[in-house]
Amino acid sequence: MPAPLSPIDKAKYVAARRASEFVESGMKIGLGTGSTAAWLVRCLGERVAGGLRIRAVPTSSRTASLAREVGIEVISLDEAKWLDLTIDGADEVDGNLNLIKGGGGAHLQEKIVATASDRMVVIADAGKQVETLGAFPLPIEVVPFGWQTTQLLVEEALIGLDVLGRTTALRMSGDAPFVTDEGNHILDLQLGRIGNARQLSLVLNQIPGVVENGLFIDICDALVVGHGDGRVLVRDLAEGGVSETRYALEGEDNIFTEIAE
Ligand SMILES: O=C(CO)[C@H](O)[C@H](O)COP(=O)(O)O
Repeated sequence: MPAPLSPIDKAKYVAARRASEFVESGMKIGLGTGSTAAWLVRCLGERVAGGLRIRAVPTSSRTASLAREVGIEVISLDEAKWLDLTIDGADEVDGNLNLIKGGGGAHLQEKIVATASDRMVVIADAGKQVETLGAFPLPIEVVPFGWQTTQLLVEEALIGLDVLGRTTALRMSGDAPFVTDEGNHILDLQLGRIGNARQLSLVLNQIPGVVENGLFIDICDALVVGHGDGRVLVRDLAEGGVSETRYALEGEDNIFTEIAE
């Protein structure tokens, strides 16, 4: 029998399960990276086994492996060119559906894939919702060549901007610098609070050596928030309003079934 899911995993699972219902046969979709996105990939794998026909562009090597494992056809973005829908997790999401992403180090591919989609849907547990972005350290992907100079340039560029802090740390994986799928490093920027996310994103991306930052401004179209009790709230910017779905735990095996909409 599988181990019981923690409340946070239940929240991630139900958000992913609800968002998987947006996927229709014939679609080309983008698959995000992270633990919430992994639930989505598993949910879609179940639907593929039941006959759903989709082609998917993963946003990381991790997601690509999982997608293949569960039977989803994987294609490159160059092959797909444009996608119907991308579903991905987030580290923070504010009231305008602007995001901080990159906790998993995949925000470069995630941003390219989300931007090449008709719609981006974010799936998250309720703890990811914030009033103002910035408590989560902002990931900045930088090329390895001269990364310490890039780090100084980043810290200098923040002087005068509406942020609380400006210290950066090189992300590590054990004793070595973390390396992204594109062969780059990540600087995690401790800001505390971001006053003007659009301005900050533009400033950061102009610095030589910076490849991409984890701010997603005006990219997300809808937010699916899961709760540990099985409730899921969907907020769609195009439709306006919030709709609620509830999933109930069935028996001891932690399989959720939908009970109300
Ligand atoms: O941006 C990401 C990876 O680069 C993830 O979507 C983000 O870190 C959320 O991860 P999780 O679903 O595990 O909480």
